[in-house]
Amino acid sequence: MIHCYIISIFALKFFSVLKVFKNFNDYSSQKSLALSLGMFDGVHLGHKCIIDELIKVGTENHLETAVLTFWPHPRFVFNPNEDLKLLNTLDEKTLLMEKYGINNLFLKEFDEEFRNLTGEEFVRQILVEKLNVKYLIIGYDHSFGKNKSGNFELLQKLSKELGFEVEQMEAINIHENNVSSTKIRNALLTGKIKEANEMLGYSYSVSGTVSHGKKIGRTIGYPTANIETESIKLLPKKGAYIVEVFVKGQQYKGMLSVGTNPTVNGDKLTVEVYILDFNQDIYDEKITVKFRDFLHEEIKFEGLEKLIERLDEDKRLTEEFNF
Ligand SMILES: Cc1cc2nc3c(=O)[nH]c(=O)nc-3n(C[C@H](O)[C@H](O)[C@H](O)COP(=O)(O)O)c2cc1C
Ligand SMILES: Nc1ncnc2c1ncn2[C@@H]1O[C@H](COP(=O)(O)OP(=O)(O)O)[C@@H](O)[C@H]1O
Repeated sequence: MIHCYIISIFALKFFSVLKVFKNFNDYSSQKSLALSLGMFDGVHLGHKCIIDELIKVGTENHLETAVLTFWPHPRFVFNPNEDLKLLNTLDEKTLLMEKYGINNLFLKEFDEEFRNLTGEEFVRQILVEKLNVKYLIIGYDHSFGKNKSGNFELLQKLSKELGFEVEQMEAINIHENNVSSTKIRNALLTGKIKEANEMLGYSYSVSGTVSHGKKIGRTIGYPTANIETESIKLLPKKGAYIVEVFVKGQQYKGMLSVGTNPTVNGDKLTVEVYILDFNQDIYDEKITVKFRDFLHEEIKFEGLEKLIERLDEDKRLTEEFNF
């Protein structure tokens, strides 16, 4: 198994142009591929190790790099009613793949025909015949194909006959814990922002357009931009957070609330950010916030005065935060 070093020389980046394919038949290239497959939700440090290894073997063997992932998430196909939330929207995942230097991204729909392929059929018909894969890298626990019939052992067996190389990556550990998308989701759902960010290798973010709220914020000296996020995007646990805010190409300090605003008897879950040292109308603008630290749980204050006192304290802590 290949060991992964968190800080790789490939982290010092060059930018490549990422090509995105929803259909394998749209892909044609003279060059063979170094490819990895999986959900890559979050594109976290474990995923990053696989990507760095792909780029390394791609460069050594004159191969283009590729990630094959599924969109929408196969769990929506198996359990249509499941309320699964993801670490990345499709845009975010695509941007991370581009930033980390992947050349080709395959976004395969998990349709009837595809999900009936056995592991072996998938390797022969898709990876080898359609995509001309010469180097395959998979994660330490990856299995694929109907009934999860494809795994590292099968790949080793087929690699000799079909003429590709295969490698398995070791799990990456932080503080003796395997990094995984599930662990990052759980860290966010319990407000452990720093832990989540450490496993991601970047600060967790949400983006969306600014919508109209109840206009209470401005009356208490804290106007808050309400962010409409994509419904599949996982939101951290209810509460207040220190964030970085990106709006109209500028960066600001911010304090953000995820919650139902119980003090003003709100019912809808909202994501709202007060931007420090800022006074502009930004309705309908696209904004991004990066979570940096947890401030406090959501509280039902006894009136607006108590809420304002707490917001003053949150502001002081945000100003003092070492961004
Ligand atoms: C950092 C931060 C923390 C907040 N914490 C709480 C809270 O714990 N409880 C609460 O009822 N409202 C809290 N709020 C305030 C509500 O979000 C407030 O009702 C809202 O800003 C009014 O927004 P509106 O103008 O969109 O109606 C917080 C706001 C911010 C910016
Ligand atoms: N410092 C600021 N932080 C956030 N929004 C601000 C700020 N200054 C002005 N705004 C504007 O004020 C709006 C929020 O005011 P608010 O009274 O909370 O109304 P709403 O309930 O519609 O969010 C934002 O959408 C933005 O256009």
